Amino acid sequence: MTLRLNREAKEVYRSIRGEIERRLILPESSSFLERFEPTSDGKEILRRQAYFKERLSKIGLGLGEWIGRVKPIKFRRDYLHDRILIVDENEVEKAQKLGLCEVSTTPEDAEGYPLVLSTVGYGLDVELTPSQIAPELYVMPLWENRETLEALARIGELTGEGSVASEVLRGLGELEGVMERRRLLDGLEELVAEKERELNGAIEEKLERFSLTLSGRELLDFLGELKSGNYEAVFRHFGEVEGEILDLINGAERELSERLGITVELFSREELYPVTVPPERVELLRDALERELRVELYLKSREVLERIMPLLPKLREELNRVHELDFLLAVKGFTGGFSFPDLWRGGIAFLNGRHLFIENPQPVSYVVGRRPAGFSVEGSEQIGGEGVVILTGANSGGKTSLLELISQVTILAHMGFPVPAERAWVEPLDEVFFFRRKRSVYGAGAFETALRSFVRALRGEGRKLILIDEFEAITEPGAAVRIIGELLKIAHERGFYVVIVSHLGDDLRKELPFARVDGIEAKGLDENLNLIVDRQPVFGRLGRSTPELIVESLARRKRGKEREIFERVLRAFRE
Ligand SMILES: Nc1ncnc2c1ncn2[C@@H]1O[C@H](COP(=O)(O)OP(=O)(O)OP(=O)(O)O)[C@@H](O)[C@H]1O
Repeated sequence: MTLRLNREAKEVYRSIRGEIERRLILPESSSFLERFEPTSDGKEILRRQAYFKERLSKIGLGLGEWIGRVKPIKFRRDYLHDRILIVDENEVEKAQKLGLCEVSTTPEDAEGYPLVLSTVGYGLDVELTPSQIAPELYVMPLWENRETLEALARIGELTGEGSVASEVLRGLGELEGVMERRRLLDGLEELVAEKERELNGAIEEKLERFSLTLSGRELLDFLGELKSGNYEAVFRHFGEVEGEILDLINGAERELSERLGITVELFSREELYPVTVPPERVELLRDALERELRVELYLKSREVLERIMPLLPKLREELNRVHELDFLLAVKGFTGGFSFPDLWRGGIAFLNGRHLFIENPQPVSYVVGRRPAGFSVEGSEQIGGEGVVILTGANSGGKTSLLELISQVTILAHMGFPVPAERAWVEPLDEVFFFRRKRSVYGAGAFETALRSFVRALRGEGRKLILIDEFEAITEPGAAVRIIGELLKIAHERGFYVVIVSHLGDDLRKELPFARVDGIEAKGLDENLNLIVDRQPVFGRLGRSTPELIVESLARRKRGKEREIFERVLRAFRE
């Protein structure tokens, strides 16, 4: 049972949704709003209120920081070209249906694949499940979203609801080693070039020191050895240096081997200085390493997945719940200072309501229908339970804004949300109509359209709230009184709630003894010659229009000839 809204009431609903959507950190969370469409089912409204009361109290504002770090984790089915699956004839169809990699029954086809998986003993043993054939498809998205998992873990702590994310993270820790080696593989060229530079530096230093030692006593010894034809000693000396350089090269390769986890032979021994690395050796190393890492990543992923697979449904649930938390956080931010309305039968009433879209609004209290027991403000004894109210008063006094406020309170209440008022009483309705004043359309066409929608609102049964902004603006005042008067009688007979803004309050009052006439009044001009308006309507009293004040304001603001004219008009008021 959704609450029916006409076009302009729907507009109000949309702007409310917009306010909440604007506060969402994750755009996907907006799907939660769908669950809070205005409903005319009182029980459902109370259920939603109970939900918000329970959940909003637990939402700490510190959650936002962590919610913002949660990214959706997308597990994608992919076709992996690095592996082949060797199966038995009767499994081919099932294996192919998985669509994860090449499938064959002949082991010879495995030639060239880094990864050979098999159900019949030709490679790494697997069962025909995605988690065994392509565990990386599960594990890699998790690995890449570790930040999300960390955020989930924090959110679990903050809400006291716990999280499986920390356990998933611990499982993923097993991948650390192979992932580090993959990073090295990505920067292999630079890594090798750097080693090469380092090595040449060390060799250079050694050669320098060698030439220095030669310049001393040894040089004389050397010459002596040469003179006596003892060449062996000379070569031994040089050989020593060569040996030391080879040690350096071996050392460098050993270190690389350790870091990469694969035996590395890169540097040529033919020319010892400067040492160089033939590019084809880097390529060979890259290929070998790549193949090895594929296998290792596969095996590790499988092992990790075995451990964390049972946690994934819960993780998914938590990810969804983050959207709920995001939604609740947005609602909490939006509804700070609001209160949950009481549901009752008697109309719409609120104390100190604050317009959602006016900055720093003057709070306004209002009643359409019966006055609830808890509703007591100055002059509220004038309220006699009228379902039809005519709102009159000063130009720019806030009449349209009050209609908007009534619609905001009513729609929020039907969404099950708290409303922007100190207290509120709302009767669950079937339909809300809002007819805004049409400023730009004139003539018979506009009048006909307006009349038709007004009549449509009156047609049919149900509990209705009808808000109308200045219907008479599009017809002649005399005709308007007759038309509006008759239509409001119908509304009254059917028990609809109506607030209608009109400048014809005096005439309508005579026509409609059952209706209340309220007035918003200006109190004067401030020092900047702006109208001072009390936005709070006076109950049961016609609000005087304030053209006189407008004229005075203009007379004081203008200069010269214009001023003279305004002053003359002003005098006419006073005579
Ligand atoms: N409760 C309020 N607190 C502060 N400002 C308000 C309040 N209500 C209305 N206003 C401001 O007063 C101005 C006029 O409001 P609004 O258009 O509702 O008046 P109106 O009586 O419908 O005017 P009109 O006579 O043109 O139909 C707007 O700028 C609005 O923001």
